[in-house]
Amino acid sequence: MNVIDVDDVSKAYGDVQALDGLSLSVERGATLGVFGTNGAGKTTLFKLLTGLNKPDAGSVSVAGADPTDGTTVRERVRYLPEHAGFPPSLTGREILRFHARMRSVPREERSHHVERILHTVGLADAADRRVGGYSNGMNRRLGLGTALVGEPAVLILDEPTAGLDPDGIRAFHEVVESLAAETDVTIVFSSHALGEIQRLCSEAVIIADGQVATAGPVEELRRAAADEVTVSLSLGSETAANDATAELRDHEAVSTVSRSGADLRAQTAPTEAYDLLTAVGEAYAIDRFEVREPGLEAAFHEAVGGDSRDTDDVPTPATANSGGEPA
Ligand SMILES: Nc1ncnc2c1ncn2[C@@H]1O[C@H](COP(=O)(O)OP(=O)(O)OP(=O)(O)O)[C@@H](O)[C@H]1O
Repeated sequence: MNVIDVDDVSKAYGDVQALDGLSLSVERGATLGVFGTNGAGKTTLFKLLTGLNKPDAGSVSVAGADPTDGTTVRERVRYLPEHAGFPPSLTGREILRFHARMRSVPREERSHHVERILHTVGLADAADRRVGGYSNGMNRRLGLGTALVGEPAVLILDEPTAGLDPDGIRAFHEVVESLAAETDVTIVFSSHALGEIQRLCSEAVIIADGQVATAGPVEELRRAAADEVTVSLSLGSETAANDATAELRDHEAVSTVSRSGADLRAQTAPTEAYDLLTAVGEAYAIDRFEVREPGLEAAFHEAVGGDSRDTDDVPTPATANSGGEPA
């Protein structure tokens, strides 16, 4: 059953067409990753899903109704904006209790409800500390905790890990993973990190220019783009890398190649990767190499027509299936 249906939605701000005929549906319990370049329209989409804005055209249905229709739907849909602030002198528990009261959680259930959320977001040990002393990551998890009060049907998280350090990101990921595994809440999660979407999400949508460039189960998107692997090589010098790049550009098994200093990357069929390494190794000294499976990065380039042949600015995929020093 779909919990979110967005049908041919458009939204403009003056001359800027932020969304341009975007359609999307999300099944109940899914974790949807929303990826897009800056200005692609993600926040605009989130505002429509949470009823903060109305589309100029098209329709939006969340949890069975138009999100701008009254508070009942909005109660079931929670939005965690990129920055949420809390009064620094209150404790995490006090803030969650306040939200539980505002959300009409029955008095006799409040303590238990708050306790459960504190555990879910990993703040049980810090529950009675003032939030003024919380780290950035703890604050973000408290924000997620407030969004969980009253057991919403849909959670909308706008770049929830932006600006967090690696420990903060890991702790946040663990919370999202446990929510996805243990509850039937539907999570919509935007991120600029494809690796993060790949790790956490069952579904992904790539938005470009206010439209869906591609969408589907993460595994399917990966498989669809999986006809190639990326061979990364570090050669002894920039000159060697330059020469090798020129040769690889003419190699019929290589579809794209890019270079940055003494490092180069080539895209090729999985069956060709090691022959290619051998060929380069016969002509040049290889310091390091790695063969990476395609991730969402490949799906992204395919969807938005990115060509990495002449650029050095390619995001790094999350998975690597082999690598090391050549023998
Ligand atoms: N209130 C506004 N007034 C005018 N233009 C706006 C407004 N809000 C967004 N836009 C424009 O609409 C387009 C889509 O913006 P939106 O914030 O939805 O993108 P985004 O994908 O969330 O971007 P980012 O990743 O940078 O946050 C952009 O061109 C943006 O400049």
